[in-house]
Amino acid sequence: METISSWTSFGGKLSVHQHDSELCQCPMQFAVYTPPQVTAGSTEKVPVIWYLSGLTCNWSNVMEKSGLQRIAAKLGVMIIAPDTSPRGDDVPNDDAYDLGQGAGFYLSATQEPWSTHFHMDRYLVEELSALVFKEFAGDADRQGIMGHSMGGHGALTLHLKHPETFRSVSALSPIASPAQVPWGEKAFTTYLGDDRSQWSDYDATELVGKQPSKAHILVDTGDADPFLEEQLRPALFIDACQKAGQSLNYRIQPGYDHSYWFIASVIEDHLEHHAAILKG
Ligand SMILES: N[C@@H](CCC(=O)N[C@@H](CS)C(=O)NCC(=O)O)C(=O)O
Repeated sequence: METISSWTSFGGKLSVHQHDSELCQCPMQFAVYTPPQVTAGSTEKVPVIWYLSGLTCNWSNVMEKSGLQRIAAKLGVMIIAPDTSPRGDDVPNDDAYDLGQGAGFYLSATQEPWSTHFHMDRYLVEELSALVFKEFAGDADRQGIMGHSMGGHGALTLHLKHPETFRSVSALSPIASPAQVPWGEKAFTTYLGDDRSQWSDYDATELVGKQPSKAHILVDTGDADPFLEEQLRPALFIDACQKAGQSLNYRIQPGYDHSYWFIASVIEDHLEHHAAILKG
């Protein structure tokens, strides 16, 4: 692992790293915010919150625009911000912003040419986790996961599939059911193929119906989000949670859109939601 940048922030450290990923078959970058509670020589480990970003993003969006360092420092939690896909000249791409690089959808592609590199779910859970817990003072027994839009959906699915690993979960403006909206239908057809039976393992609304978790899920979405009706469709997830008995607090926030101005406005509630569970 190579450290590309490191800055002191709110008494802690924001650092950016690169490593060669076996699963994604390319160099991958990620950022870590280490809170000030981790001091040199200390053996104390802190809870970890994974933040999965949305379409077109990399580690930088949340670290530069959400203001989460101040809150993570106050709560004493570590934040890991991975990239949203494999990247590089050797990695397949598409001219559209919602496919290819920057649009990995936190799944393992089965279709050529994507299947060589696009394994973001396994990359996070197997490869990046192992690296992060070897190199940083995060506590592997106290992990939460959250994200925005495509990443909010990714957080929901990874929590539902690994509830013992990601004990707390929340989402900002998540896609509720990719299998039923244009962003997801395009990505799933491309990465997983035409057979829709192969999609259900990657759809949060279908997953929660089959395997609800014991966690309390927090979700915030703005009612002025331009993607609300066509791409996010909160009601699909809310209904599925109700039917499955999944504990959920889904807040529709008046006046907010899909941007980081919204995320910055509610992220404190989200980090506090995770910290209360992970530090409880
Ligand atoms: N308007 C964007 C759509 C993509 C988008 O809104 N991306 C969201 C995540 S789904 C985002 O966070 N963008 C980066 C940012 O606002 O910093 C485009 O056409 O490129």
